[in-house]
Amino acid sequence: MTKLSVNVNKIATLRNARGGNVPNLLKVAADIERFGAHGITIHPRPDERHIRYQDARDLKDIVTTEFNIEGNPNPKFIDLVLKIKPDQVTLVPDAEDAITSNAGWDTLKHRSFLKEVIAEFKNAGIRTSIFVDPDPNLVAGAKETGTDRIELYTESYATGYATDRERAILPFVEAAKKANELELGINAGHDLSLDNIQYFGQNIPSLLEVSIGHALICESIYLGLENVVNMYINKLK
Ligand SMILES: CC(=O)[C@@H](O)[C@H](O)COP(=O)(O)O
Ligand SMILES: NCC(=O)COP(=O)(O)O
Repeated sequence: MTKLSVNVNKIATLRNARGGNVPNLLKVAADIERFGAHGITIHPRPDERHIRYQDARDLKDIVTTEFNIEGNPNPKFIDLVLKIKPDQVTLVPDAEDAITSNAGWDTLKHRSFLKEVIAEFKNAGIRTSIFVDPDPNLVAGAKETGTDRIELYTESYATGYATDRERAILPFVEAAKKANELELGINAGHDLSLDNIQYFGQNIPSLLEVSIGHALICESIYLGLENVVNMYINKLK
């Protein structure tokens, strides 16, 4: 079975909007685990616009399932991850000013850098994953870095799903084939949702884990909205 790791960045976004501690990120993460998720993912960004570095440290004591920290391995991020020692670190080449992650690694161009960083994390006993576009050459490049897994960047699949899902999945099937051949574990994430997740899983049977945040939190708001509106109306009777 594919594991579901819930990305809680959006909970931190909501909390930070008011400057207080509502919603309580640590409680939400613990509840998500209690509801059955197999892991918690965070992606602390350098400007700490959602997850703060302190959140990452605090979550280490709360998360009892799999803790996955994503980010661009700059010195501050490497230091944080080595101190926390999560179960998994996912390396993402995101620019500081990017609204969200928008590309995978060029694993050929950055091979020696990635090799060095991967070795550092693996020596510390942390499983590693590299965020890549669904391209067999880049998957082969990832293998050369010594990483345990890749995370397939699924934005193009999510976008293409609505118009032509057979076409949208094709590069992912090819990339997964290459990863299987090379005995690289496969994770996936970005813009996966209740609409598109099942078809993805059916076509990538060796998928070990998905990390989902944005859609899952939006869907939770929608699916809870009717209930909460009625709870307020009842309180006002
Ligand atoms: C690595 C990745 O795919 C991202 O989806 C990410 O973790 C989400 O980051 P934001 O919540 O900052 O958009
Ligand atoms: N690695 C992807 C992730 O953690 C969540 O991405 P998204 O569901 O917020 O797009």
